[in-house]
Amino acid sequence: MTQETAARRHAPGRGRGLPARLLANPATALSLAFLFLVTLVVFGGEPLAPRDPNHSSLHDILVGPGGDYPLGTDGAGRDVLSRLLVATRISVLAALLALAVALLLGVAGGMLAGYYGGWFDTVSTWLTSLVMSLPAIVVLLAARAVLGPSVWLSMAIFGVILSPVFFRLVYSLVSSVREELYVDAARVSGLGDARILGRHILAVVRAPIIIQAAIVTSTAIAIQSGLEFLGLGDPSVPTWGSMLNEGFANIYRAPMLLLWPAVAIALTSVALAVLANTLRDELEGGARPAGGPQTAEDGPRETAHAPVRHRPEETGTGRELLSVRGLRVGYRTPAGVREVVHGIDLSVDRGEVHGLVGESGSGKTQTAFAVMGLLSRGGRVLAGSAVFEGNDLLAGGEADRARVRGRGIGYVPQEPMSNLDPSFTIGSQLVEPLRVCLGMDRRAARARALGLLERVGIPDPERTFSAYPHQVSGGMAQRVLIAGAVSTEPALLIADEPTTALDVTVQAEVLDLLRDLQQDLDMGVLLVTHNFGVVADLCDRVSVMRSGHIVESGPTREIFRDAEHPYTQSLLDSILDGGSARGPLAPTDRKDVDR
Ligand SMILES: Nc1ncnc2c1ncn2[C@@H]1O[C@H](COP(=O)(O)OP(=O)(O)OP(=O)(O)O)[C@@H](O)[C@H]1O
Repeated sequence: MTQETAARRHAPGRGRGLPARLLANPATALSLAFLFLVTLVVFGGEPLAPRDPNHSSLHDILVGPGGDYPLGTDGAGRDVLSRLLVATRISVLAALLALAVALLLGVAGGMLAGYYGGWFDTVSTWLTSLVMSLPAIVVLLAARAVLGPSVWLSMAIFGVILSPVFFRLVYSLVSSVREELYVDAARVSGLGDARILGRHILAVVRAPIIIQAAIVTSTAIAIQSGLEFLGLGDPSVPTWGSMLNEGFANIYRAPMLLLWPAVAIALTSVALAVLANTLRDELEGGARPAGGPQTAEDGPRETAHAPVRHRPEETGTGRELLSVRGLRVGYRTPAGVREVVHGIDLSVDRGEVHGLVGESGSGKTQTAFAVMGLLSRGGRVLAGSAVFEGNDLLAGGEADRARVRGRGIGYVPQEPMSNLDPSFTIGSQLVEPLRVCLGMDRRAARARALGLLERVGIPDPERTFSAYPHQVSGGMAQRVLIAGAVSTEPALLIADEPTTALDVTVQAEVLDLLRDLQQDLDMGVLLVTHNFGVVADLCDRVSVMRSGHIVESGPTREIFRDAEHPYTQSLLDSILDGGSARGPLAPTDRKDVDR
């Protein structure tokens, strides 16, 4: 079975609504059917009870199932079926009461504290910590001693004890969403807080709340049954727990008494757990926005036509360094494997800059990460090879790739600031790889790091060496990362949008630096970018990527002169329409730029 077939098989119900997708899973369908039955009993079961659940008949004590009593009678001569029907109603409604209290306090508190912050945040976080520090069982026992054995009261109190579960969940989600630009945009557009909370924020927290609700309900059922089983409930109110208690008292004489409530509790808890699990997969992992990236089973959106190749016989400088063939990358999702790179070919030669250009989401970064063995969790190479200096990096193990990273292949990331550890000085972050990769002693590594800082145009290398990342500008941080990437003189440098996070003047400086270093060290460079202007500035060859495919590749000049694929033409049009290209750079004082 091919991986794609496997992906299809594991993708039931793709493209259908949530209810259809839930029903497509047999375990979830069974759970839903059982919960539906429980709901029917909760809301319509009591009138069906053949007798009064509390009516005792001294003549019919511990009668076995059958005849007048389909499920038999208990030790007090009460009809077990009638008690089970009423107990189902009471146990489930009491658990739902706990859920309602927990939701009300937790969700409302979490939303308000997360959204408004300030004193509300301080007070509610303090209260939540207080409630969490209380041992639930001790509180419930104390409440029973003071307030009496009411299942409703104990479940309402248990709801308060459970509310921090929702509070923490909602609080952390809302705190992270509050700063999002679209929330600011909603504020700016004049929407009131209530509307923003209801429309933008609730939408984010809805799915986790639904999932948590199923888990909390089953916890409430378990705790309530435990308390009643211990005889702490009201003996006049039939519940699953009190029936368990009764069954346990007669376990040798009528073992079936224990079976009915035990089955009811177990099946309801399992059904809720299965439902929560599937809901989590569907709501948190499986949702795919319309027009979002395709999945393996969707088939490539960009038709699998052979890419337009300009002068395929010409291989850059003729000294092939990296050769990627048929690379396919996919991410595991609950709905199957989602393929994001669909079998691409690419090569980089020693001494050339090869641009990998395309719009956001086209698969450029995943291609680069796959070569370096840095795919995120859930991502894997589905097929293909990446031969670097004669070794297939994808065929070898992680240890082989780790050996090549840093030594044979250097990497310059997109976000300079987030790629430097704020806890260490820049110097120590440069020295460490030199000592580990090249086995240098501390003095030699320090001297080399200082030399590299000077080489990449840092005005005061000593000062920058002892500075922490937050003490330098974005442009300087990127120079530092470039210095680190070339410090081991790698044969191949992979630069992923190295100038995106920088302002325009610094961008030009960094690109010039990359070109200089590439020529000095005779490196091959794979430059990932969405900007054809950068390609024009720097690249010898270019591959144009769209929706996980390479649609056109060839020497940069040729592509600029004679692009054939409509997508390449549209990318070119977008830069050529934008105005004239910049003139040659005037020699600038780098100190001014970076300061
Ligand atoms: N961790 C992940 N899990 C699932 N899908 C992912 C993950 N990371 C990336 N993808 C998907 O892979 C596809 C290609 O992403 P990639 O990062 O390679 O795009 P890109 O061309 O580099 O664009 P950008 O410049 O915006 O990063 C996207 O559709 C993205 O949603």
